[in-house]
Amino acid sequence: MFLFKKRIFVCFNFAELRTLCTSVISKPFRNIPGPLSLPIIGTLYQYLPIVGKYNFDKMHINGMKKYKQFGPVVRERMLPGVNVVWLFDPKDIEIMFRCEGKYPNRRSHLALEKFRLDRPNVYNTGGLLPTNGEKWWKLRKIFQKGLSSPSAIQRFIHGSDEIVNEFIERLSILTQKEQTDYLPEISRLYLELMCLSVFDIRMFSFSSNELCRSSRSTQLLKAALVTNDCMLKLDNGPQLWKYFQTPLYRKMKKAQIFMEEVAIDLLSLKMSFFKEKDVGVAESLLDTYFSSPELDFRDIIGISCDFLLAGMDTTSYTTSFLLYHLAMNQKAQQTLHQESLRLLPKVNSPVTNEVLSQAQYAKACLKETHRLRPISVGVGRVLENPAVFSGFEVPEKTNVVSQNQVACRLEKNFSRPNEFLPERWMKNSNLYEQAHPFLLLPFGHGSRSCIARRLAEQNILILLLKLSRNYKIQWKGHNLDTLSQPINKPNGPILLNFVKY
Ligand code: HEM
Repeated sequence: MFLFKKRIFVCFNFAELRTLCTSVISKPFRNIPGPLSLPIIGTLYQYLPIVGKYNFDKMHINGMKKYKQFGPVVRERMLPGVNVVWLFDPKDIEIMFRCEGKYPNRRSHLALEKFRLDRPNVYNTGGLLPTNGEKWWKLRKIFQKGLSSPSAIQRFIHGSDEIVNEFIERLSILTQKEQTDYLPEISRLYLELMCLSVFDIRMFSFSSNELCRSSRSTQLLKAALVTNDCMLKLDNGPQLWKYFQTPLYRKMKKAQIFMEEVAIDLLSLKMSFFKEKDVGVAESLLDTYFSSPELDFRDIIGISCDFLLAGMDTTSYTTSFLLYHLAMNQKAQQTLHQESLRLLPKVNSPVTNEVLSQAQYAKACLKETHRLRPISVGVGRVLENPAVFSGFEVPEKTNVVSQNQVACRLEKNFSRPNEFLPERWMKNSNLYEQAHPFLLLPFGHGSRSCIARRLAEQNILILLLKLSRNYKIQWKGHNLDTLSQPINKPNGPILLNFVKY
């Protein structure tokens, strides 16, 4: 036996041996189970209304069905030549991220990329969201300056605190109404917060002029919504827009042209101030970008549109779900209220960096919201090298998508998985559980993860602390679920009631 083993080992170097072991132990790609795919239409027929088993609007439910039927690794040939591998096991999700190279590839926003590349007079590239490879890194390394370190985003706390105060003042008007859908209100708040940190400009979207339907802020919020609504179907549908402008593509294009016009207006306004200012005194992100010699004005238009597209709905949906869960869980809300009272002793105490660093329960509430209602079902990567997931070989260039939202709802990964229990993230609680580090990844992972994670979390926490300090939050609607469009949005209005303490 020993001699036999020895003979095999001496024949191969380490790389050959690894290949040999992999091919002996692992099963081939074609054996990965998954939904039946037909010639020409792939699995698209399974997503048809009424007859189809799946629904493009319910990716988390599709995911759970696929996991239950096929297991932790599922292969789906959505269209001829477009294979997607869905991963449900955190160990596999870890492998996916650990084997990504210097320039992690993601297949997303394909139609948006075409729109931008067709307009070289406005955009230099497809932008940060869809671009891959070295071109992506060239943009990313400059754009993340001023966003990635904790100290860089602390400079926005004071301004954000003041805008949140304005929002809270507006609550006194809103709470007098019989019923208010708070989602559009929360979206306006995040539009303001984002414009302040990115452009250093106020949109005054709570002013009476801006609250009307035809105003710039209303139209801008609509443009982001329309683009996000169109994106999943454009990317995962039959992609006829590559050859001619389909009605859905034209809808997305119209929304993007509006967004682009607003971005150019804001940039031009900012440019005129920038010229007069001392170079080197960077205040907003744009100041940093304008002073970067590697960037062209068209690159800055691209990132401004990326921020306008990725920055508002993500934070407002997360906040809506967070308030919904707190309203439905009075015990958690009480614990949060006690923490906010301790950290903000007066009604109008400002949120500071010191306050944020101590807001442990608020952070646990946010984490728990990300676990139950992440902004995306999972994160996708195009494999740079072949990999083995749960014993199945997957070749390079395959589009692999993690299914964290589904994995986070499995009993084997979390106890009482469908309950909102912030204590599970608190080390001093007896409900604390040590989760696999690749289960909860609401912002993705690694160098391609969300560029604005810290800013987004900071803004949400400022709002959360101020609201829970001063108001009891009640829910007046029906039970909420997520709709994938392609980011997860609430499937109904955000019908809250705020009662002053
Ligand atoms: C709760 C809020 C948010 C969540 C949960 C979220 C989540 C994500 C996720 C999952 C990704 C993909 C990461 C990956 O592929 O590994 C991403 C990318 C991105 N996010 Fe966010 N995001 C949020 C807020 C924001 C905000 C406020 C902005 C802008 C101001 C923003 C801008 C971007 C951009 C530009 C990318 C693309 C990064 C790249 O490809 O290099 N996000 N975000």
